[in-house]
Amino acid sequence: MKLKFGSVEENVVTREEFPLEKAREVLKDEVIAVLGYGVQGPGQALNLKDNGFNVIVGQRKNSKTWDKAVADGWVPGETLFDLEEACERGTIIQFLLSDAGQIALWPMVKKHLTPGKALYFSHGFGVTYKEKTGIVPPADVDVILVAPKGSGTSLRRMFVEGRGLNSSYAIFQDGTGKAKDRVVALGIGVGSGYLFETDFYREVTSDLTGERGTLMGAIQGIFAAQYEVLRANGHTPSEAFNETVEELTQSLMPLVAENGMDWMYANCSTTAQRGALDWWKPFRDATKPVFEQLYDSVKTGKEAQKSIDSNSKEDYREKLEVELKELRDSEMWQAGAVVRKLRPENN
Ligand SMILES: NC(=O)c1ccc[n+]([C@@H]2O[C@H](COP(=O)([O-])OP(=O)(O)OC[C@H]3O[C@@H](n4cnc5c(N)ncnc54)[C@H](O)[C@@H]3O)[C@@H](O)[C@H]2O)c1
Ligand SMILES: CC(C)(O)[C@@H](O)C(=O)O
Ligand SMILES: [Mg+2]
Ligand SMILES: [Mg+2]
Repeated sequence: MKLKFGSVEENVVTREEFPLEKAREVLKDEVIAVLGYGVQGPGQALNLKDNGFNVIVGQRKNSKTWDKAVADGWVPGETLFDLEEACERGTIIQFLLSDAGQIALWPMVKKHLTPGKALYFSHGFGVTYKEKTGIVPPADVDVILVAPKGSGTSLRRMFVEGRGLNSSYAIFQDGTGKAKDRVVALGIGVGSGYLFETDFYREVTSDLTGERGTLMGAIQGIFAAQYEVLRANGHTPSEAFNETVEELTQSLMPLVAENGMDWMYANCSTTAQRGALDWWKPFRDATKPVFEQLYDSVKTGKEAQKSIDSNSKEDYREKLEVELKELRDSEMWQAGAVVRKLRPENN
């Protein structure tokens, strides 16, 4: 259906128009092969299975994630295979290896993309940056995308709670004439609530910006800046953490999620509202040039290149872990670990 977002009309697919029964009918003869069992792999594969689809998992043997797949109930030789055998068996191949891993495995996957199959992504990355990835699918397969707008962990948790995470969807290539039905059915099958229409380029550029920006990069940056100023002015770690992070996640963000920013503001004191209304624009103006720099770095492909270069290295996991540990060991997040234990519900 068409829905207005402000004054702009967009296409959105709802579960009412495309119920699960219809999705099952569309995909009844398909074997959905989910390649990769990192973060999205488990969320999408388990939701598809619980929704009654015919799904198998492909994962490197002798890896931690192979063992995780077994622990999650996938049976070697029946529903769990090495990557190549899963590609052979699948009629829909869900390419959920890391974006860098997809480059390495592409020649093998391509070999098994026989006419009529579908190649499914959860990111516009591989196809959009084809000069860097070499991912150019054959013309007689469908090339489709369902990108859950959130972590695979949340996708699974919300599904189990009977909720749904919204996703965007796109068709890059309709090789069979069935791409639209296939992509929407898969979107419903993996547990999406609503499906927002996009294209591969817009998905990858907005997604790379969002995660580097307010969703992950900017938020940590702004937390660190405020925490450091409070500490430099003699506030204790717990006080600085509470005023920077804990109150935001526990009290105020749920109000924003429920009913918007003005609603959250309206539930704070007039003193707080006065200050927040005065200060949000200087913060916007100070950070906007950084966001412009970021978008430019996405648009020119620099961000994609950096991610390919670092995540294609043999030891990329170890290196990421070192950087995550640095965050975890910082005073702010050490204070956070203690504060989390003091949440009344954790006692
Ligand atoms: N993480 C998320 O929640 C999330 C959200 C939306 C979209 N996406 C997209 O979904 C896709 C999968 O992301 P992810 O975060 O689940 O991936 P991930 O980083 O967790 O990796 C998935 C799997 O890829 C395998 N892998 C990596 N390199 C490999 C190689 N060279 N050979 C064989 N296997 C290899 C790993 O073993 C792992 O099981 C990506 O396109 C990503 O952008 C992810
Ligand atoms: C979960 C995110 C940040 O939305 C996703 O885009 C990712 O790359 O993991
Ligand atoms: Mg992303
Ligand atoms: Mg994202």
